[in-house]
Amino acid sequence: MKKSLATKIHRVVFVRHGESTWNKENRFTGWTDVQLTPNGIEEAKFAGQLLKQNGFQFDVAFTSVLTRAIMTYNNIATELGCHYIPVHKHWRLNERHYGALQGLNKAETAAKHGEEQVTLWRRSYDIPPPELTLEDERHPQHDPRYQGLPLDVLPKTESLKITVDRVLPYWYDSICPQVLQGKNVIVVAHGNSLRAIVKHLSQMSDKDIIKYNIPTACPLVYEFDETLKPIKNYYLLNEKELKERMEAVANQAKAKL
Ligand SMILES: O=C(O)[C@@H](CO)OP(=O)(O)O
Repeated sequence: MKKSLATKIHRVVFVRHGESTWNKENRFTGWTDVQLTPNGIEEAKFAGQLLKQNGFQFDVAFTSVLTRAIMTYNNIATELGCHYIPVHKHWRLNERHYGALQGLNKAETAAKHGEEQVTLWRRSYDIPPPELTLEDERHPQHDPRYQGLPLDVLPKTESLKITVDRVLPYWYDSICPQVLQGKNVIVVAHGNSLRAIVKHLSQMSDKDIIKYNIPTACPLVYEFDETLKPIKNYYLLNEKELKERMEAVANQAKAKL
């Protein structure tokens, strides 16, 4: 039989949640379950409109178990009219756990410990921020949504490397099979859990990932061949705006004295 020249292209859309209350207050957030701001809700709606204008439709959605990602997806789904599709929520898509930094203001932390140290905590590949103790109320064992998980998978802190290690099993075991079945997939997650996936998919070096920032609520489209090899990726946003929004994320931890 003659092999068709037309290869099937799979697309997955990744979206970081819209602006959260702690993004606005410039605080390290991690697994803290904060809400979207009114601006964040508008950003999410706009992401949905962009997807609609560009002809995207979805068969299945994946989010973390954190409210800001779920609410971002809900607003996108409203714009697309796709609330009927299945939504899978999983802790493995959660934001990178920021350990004892969770709750602290990024600029104040930079003023106290130096920008260099904070950049290491925020963006180095394998240096985790200081750990939480088990007794600390910010430890995930005190949150009912993680009650079904053994203590040894619950993070006290995470580097991006540790985040890659916990996100990828979910990517391969739960998301990839849906993509390979030809489903149109949207994943709504977080700045660093998406950096983890992007680093892996785009084979970015440990050095290059340091400078890579993902802006809130900008749909990022990955195209794959039929073997799920990434072919190309692009944001549904013009270059200038994208650059400005990526730089704004990078600059969040400049010390303001
Ligand atoms: O605080 C966080 O959890 C993340 C995302 O908002 O911040 P950063 O960009 O500093 O890694």
